[in-house]
Amino acid sequence: MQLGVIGLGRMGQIVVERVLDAGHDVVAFDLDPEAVATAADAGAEPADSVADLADRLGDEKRIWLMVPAGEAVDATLDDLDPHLSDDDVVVDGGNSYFEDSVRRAEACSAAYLDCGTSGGPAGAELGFSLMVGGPAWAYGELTPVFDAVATGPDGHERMGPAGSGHYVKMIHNGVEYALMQTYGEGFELLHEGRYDLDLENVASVWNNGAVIRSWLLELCEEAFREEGSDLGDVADRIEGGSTGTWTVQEALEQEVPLPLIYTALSERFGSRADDGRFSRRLANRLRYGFGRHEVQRRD
Ligand SMILES: NC(=O)C1=CN([C@@H]2O[C@H](COP(=O)(O)OP(=O)(O)OC[C@H]3O[C@@H](n4cnc5c(N)ncnc54)[C@H](O)[C@@H]3O)[C@@H](O)[C@H]2O)C=CC1
Ligand SMILES: O=C(CO)[C@H](O)[C@H](O)COP(=O)(O)O
Repeated sequence: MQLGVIGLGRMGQIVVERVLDAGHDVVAFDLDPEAVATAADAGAEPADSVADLADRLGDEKRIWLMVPAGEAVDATLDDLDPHLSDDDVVVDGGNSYFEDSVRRAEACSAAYLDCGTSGGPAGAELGFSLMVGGPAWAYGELTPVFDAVATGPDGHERMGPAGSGHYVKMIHNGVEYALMQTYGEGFELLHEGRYDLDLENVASVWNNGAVIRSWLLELCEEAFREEGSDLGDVADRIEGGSTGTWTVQEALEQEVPLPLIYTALSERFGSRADDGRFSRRLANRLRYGFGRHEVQRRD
């Protein structure tokens, strides 16, 4: 099979390499010529524009988008659409909002698959977990590519119609936020608590047979090994947040309670206050107001 890949960053290069390793051909494009050169070094045929990539693919085009969610996906689809017909298949493997994917599937001249991708850069060796939405025939057509990009045939599934792949990935990320939050809370108590603990050792022993072992916990162990038990100069600030926000918005719309995921998202927003949390500063001052407790002042 021949696959066009557009977007050759951390994730797109892995798609290129795994598809090449499985014996398929790849045509690759990115706005960044250096990224195209890297893909070409791995064995892909370089393209210098979306139109050039489409020309090089010939009939029955199979194209994987791995660009940032949002405008980059729409811009790429605008450029691609004149070159597409209904026997072509486009996969969006990024973290797109599921309602955008439903809209794009309706507008696209090709069959459109929304594919939630989990596993991060570690997927280069392990392969990814892929959650795919869209027409069954298109999923069937792309199965050799999904087999290559995923951990194997068990690493991908068709979730349902358009939007369902990105819907499942959105909620996966909400779970990811909450898991990070709960590991964070446990390790914070261990760090602040009554014993002087080596947190790498704690994470290591938990990862060996404990109920709460997981890949995220292995990444906690790695973080303590590389940064120290006090996390050294790692800042108290968490970026990202789009998929978690969408998860909470969807929960509100469906009236499903998600207190843990909401709290984790809220902690992220709270971490970004440059000048300390206003609500905490006000609580500090109010304790003086009602109880004449000493106000803690900034240095
Ligand atoms: N990094 C991660 O762990 C994961 C990322 N994702 C999703 O995969 C997608 C890609 O993520 P990364 O590879 O991490 O991002 P990245 O920032 O490493 O790479 C994005 C690439 O897209 C290129 N690009 C941007 N706009 C373009 C356009 N209009 N046409 C062609 N190329 C364009 C950039 O030059 C860059 O090379 C995002 O939607 C992200 O949310 C999904 C799962 C995990
Ligand atoms: O999808 C992912 C992992 O599963 C990406 O790493 C994503 O960027 C994580 O979300 P956020 O940036 O909001 O932390």
